[in-house]
Amino acid sequence: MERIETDICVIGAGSGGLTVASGCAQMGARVVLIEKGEMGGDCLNRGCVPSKALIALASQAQTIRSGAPGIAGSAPQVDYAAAMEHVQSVITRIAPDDSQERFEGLGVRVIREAARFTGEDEVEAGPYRIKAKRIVLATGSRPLVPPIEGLEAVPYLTNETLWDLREAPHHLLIVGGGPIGIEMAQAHRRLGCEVTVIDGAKAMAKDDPKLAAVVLQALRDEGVRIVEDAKVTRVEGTQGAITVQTSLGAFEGSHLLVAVGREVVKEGLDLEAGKVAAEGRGIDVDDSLRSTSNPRVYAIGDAAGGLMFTHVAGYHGGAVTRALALGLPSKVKDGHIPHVTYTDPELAQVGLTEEEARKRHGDKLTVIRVPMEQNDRARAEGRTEGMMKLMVVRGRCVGAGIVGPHAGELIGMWSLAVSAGTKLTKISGTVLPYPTLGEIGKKAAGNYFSPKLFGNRWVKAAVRTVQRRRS
Ligand SMILES: Cc1cc2nc3c(=O)[nH]c(=O)nc-3n(C[C@H](O)[C@H](O)[C@H](O)COP(=O)(O)OP(=O)(O)OC[C@H]3O[C@@H](n4cnc5c(N)ncnc54)[C@H](O)[C@@H]3O)c2cc1C
Ligand SMILES: NC(=O)c1ccc[n+]([C@@H]2O[C@H](COP(=O)([O-])OP(=O)(O)OC[C@H]3O[C@@H](n4cnc5c(N)ncnc54)[C@H](O)[C@@H]3O)[C@@H](O)[C@H]2O)c1
Repeated sequence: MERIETDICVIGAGSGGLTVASGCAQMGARVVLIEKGEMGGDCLNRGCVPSKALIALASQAQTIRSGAPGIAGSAPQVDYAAAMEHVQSVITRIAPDDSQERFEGLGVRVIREAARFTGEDEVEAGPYRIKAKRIVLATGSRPLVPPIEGLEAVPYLTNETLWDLREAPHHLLIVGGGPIGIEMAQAHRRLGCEVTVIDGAKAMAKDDPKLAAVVLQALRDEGVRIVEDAKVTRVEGTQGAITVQTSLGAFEGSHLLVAVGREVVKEGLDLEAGKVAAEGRGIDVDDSLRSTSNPRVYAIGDAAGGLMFTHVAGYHGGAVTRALALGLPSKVKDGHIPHVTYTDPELAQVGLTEEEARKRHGDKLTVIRVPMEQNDRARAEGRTEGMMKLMVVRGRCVGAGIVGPHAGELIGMWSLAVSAGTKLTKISGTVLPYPTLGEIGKKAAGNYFSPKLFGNRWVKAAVRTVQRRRS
C-alpha cells in the first residue's frame, strides 16, 4: 500500500471534480484526483455531450424532412448506427480536455481507482492510502430506477446504456417526461422512431406550464405521443416487445428508456468511516458546500443533492476552489442558476417563474409577455413559435423564461440581469444589433416602461410645455 500525503483529495473526475483539481493545482496546492470510471464523468460520457450531439443530428434530419417554403422536404435516410458512432466521435473529440494526461500535465496526481473513506481525513483507493487536509466529494449521481413491478426482468435502457444502441428502436417507450425523457423523445422521433412518453405526473413539470406547453405541443405535432398522469403499475416483455401497464392503459413498444430522475451515489464510499452525514438527497452540506458533520470534507455538483446541472457542478467547483486554495469564505446560492431544455424550440429559465414570483412578491410583480411573433428575425426565419416572459419587481428582473429558437443562448443576458440585479432601464437602453432574436428581451424590457412613458399624463403635459416653448 503506497501512502500519499496531500493538501486536497478530490474524488470524482466529472465536471465538478475536474474544476477543483485544475484550479487548486494551478494555484499551487498538492492535489490528488481519484476516478473509478471514465475521466469527464456523466456530462462528457453519458449526459450532456452525447445527448446534444444526437439532438443536433436529429435536427438536421428534421430540416430535411420538413423542407421550407420553396424547398421540398423529403424523408431523411437515417443510419442510426452511424449517428451513434458520430456521437461517440464527439465524445472522443472533447475527451482530451478532461484526460488524465492533461490533468497530470497541470500537476495533479491522478489515480484511476474507486475511493472510500478509511478515516475523517483519509481515503483508500486500490493500492493507495491518501491522507488529505481537505477531501472533496464530486461523486455525481446515477439514474434512479423506480421499484416498478417486473422492471428488473425487462431489458430497459437508461442514460448509461442508451449510447450503446446501434439499431434504431422501432418504438421507444420512455418512462419519465423530465428533460432526459423529453430531449430523447424528440431526438428519436426525428431520427425516425415511434416514441411514447409516459409520465406519472406532468411532463416538464419543473418549468413554467405555459412555456412547457409550447414545447410539448411541438413534440406532439411531430408525432411524439405524450401520456401524462399515468401511474406505471407493471412492465413486462422481452427485447423488441415491451409492455408498460399504467393506470391509463397499456403501452407497447420495442425498447424502454427509464428517465425518472437521478439519485446521489452514497454507497461504496464508506461515509460512516469518514463521519460524513448524508441523510438528505445528497451529502449533507452547508451553504459553503462543507459537510455538516466533518469540516474537512466538501461535496459539490450532483453529490451535493441540489440542482443537477454541469454548470452548477462548475460553479460549485469554483466556489470550493476559492475556499480550499485561498482560504476565502465562499458561499453558494441557486436563485440565479439558469437551466435549458434542448428541445426544438428550446426552453430556458432563470430566476423565478411567474408562479414563484407571484408567491414571493404578490402585487409588486409585473409580468411582461412578448410573443416570438413580434421579433423580426424570428419572422424572417419562419420560427415564430414561442414567447418570452419577464418577471419584474420594482424595475428589476427577478426571473425570465424563454421558449423559442436558441432560447438557451438568449437566456445568458438574463442570467446576468438576475444575478447582478441589473435595472431594466440599463437593458432597455442597451443597443442590440438588428435583426436578432435577442431583441425580444430588449422589447420585453421596453414594454415594461411603455405604459409608464406613453400613457402618462404628466409626461404628456411636460411634452406639450416643451413643444409650446419651441420657436
Ligand atoms: C442524459 C443527460 C443529459 C444531461 N444534459 C445536461 C445538459 O444539457 N446541461 C447540463 O447542465 N446538465 C446536463 N446533465 C446533468 C449533468 O450531466 C450533471 O449535472 C453533471 O455531469 C454533474 O457533474 P458532477 O461532477 O457532479 O458528477 P459526474 O459527472 O457524475 O462525475 C462524478 C464522477 O465521480 C466518479 N465516482 C463516483 N464514485 C466514485 C468513487 N467512489 N471513487 C472514484 N470515483 C468515483 C464517477 O465515476 C464519475 O466519473 C445531463 C445529465 C444526463 C444524465
Ligand atoms: N438540458 C439539461 O440541462 C438536462 C438534460 C437532461 C438531464 N438533466 C439533469 O438530469 C436530471 C434528471 O433528469 P430526468 O429527466 O431523469 O429527471 P427529472 O426528475 O427531471 O424528471 C423525471 C420525470 O419522471 C416522472 N416520473 C418519476 N417517477 C415516475 C414513474 N414511476 N413513472 C412515470 N413517471 C415518473 C416525473 O413526474 C418527472 O416528470 C434533471 O433534473 C437535470 O438536473 C439536465
